[in-house]
Amino acid sequence: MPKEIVIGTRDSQLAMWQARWVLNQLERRYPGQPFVLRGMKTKGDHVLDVALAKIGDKGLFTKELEIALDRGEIDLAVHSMKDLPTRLPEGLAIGAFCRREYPGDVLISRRGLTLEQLPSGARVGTSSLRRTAQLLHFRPDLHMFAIRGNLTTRLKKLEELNLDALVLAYAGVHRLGMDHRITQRIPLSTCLPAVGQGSIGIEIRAGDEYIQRMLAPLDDPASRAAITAERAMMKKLEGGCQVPIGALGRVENGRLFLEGVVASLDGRQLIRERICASPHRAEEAGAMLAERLLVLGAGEILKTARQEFGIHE
Ligand SMILES: NCc1[nH]cc(CCC(=O)O)c1CC(=O)O
Repeated sequence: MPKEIVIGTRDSQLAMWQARWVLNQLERRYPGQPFVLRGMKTKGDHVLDVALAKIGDKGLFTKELEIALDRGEIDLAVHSMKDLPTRLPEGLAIGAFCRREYPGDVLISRRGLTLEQLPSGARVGTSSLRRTAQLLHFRPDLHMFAIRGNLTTRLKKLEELNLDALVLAYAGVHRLGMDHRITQRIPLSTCLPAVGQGSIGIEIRAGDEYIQRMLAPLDDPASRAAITAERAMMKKLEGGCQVPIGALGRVENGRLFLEGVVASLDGRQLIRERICASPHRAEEAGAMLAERLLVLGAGEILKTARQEFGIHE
């Protein structure tokens, strides 16, 4: 009998759903090969009372899994692609960029109102600086509240904190079967998603050709090109989950279109640019877009944002 392959992930609701999805995809394709799931806690799961941006640690949701991967305790680590830092530890690699869901954010409002319809001064909950900055740019009157926790916790906070609305990634809400709670898909022209949002990333040991070959059918080349470009942009801007940066790549008619945004936390300054390239030049496209954003003043905006959050890298 072949050796059991161990799939590691965080033990959150969403991470377990994603890992089970990967497990099902693999079991379907490789009958006779045993797979097991292993849920693990990460630092990001322990520190629940601090805004993510303030913890300011790259790999918050990934480090424990990466150590287990490196030690051979697990054979693949299933992540939300957007939680995966742009620089991976030595010896690890992305084995598959799974086909992306709709990448954008959604509004879940208590009274069924869209972003445009929310009353002046409405209270909106999100944990992300990227969403805060872009939404304030669109609606400077909104009051943004930092909330964290899994989907169930956040939905509870919508009531408990008397908020008017929450902003969440469509992909997470959809995977957990909560589509009926969605009031509106926030237009991508208003709010660009986080780098990698909507895609499941599978991390492996670099050079583990057996696992790499096994994952090949789960890799989606269009998602890979789009997200590779987004990650290259982020890397050049030296962002993490703690900075107000958004990006979205898309492959259409054989061309890669990449958009990026950098905004100040209060939404007053916002720089948004786009670039078009060959999907085979995804990394160059990302780096080039970052250069353009920097020329337009992104460096200053990011420097200020980092200072406001007291992040020392
Ligand atoms: N920030 C945590 C996180 N990481 C990935 C998702 C959603 C799933 C995805 O983007 O693939 C979420 C929840 C959210 O931002 O609403």
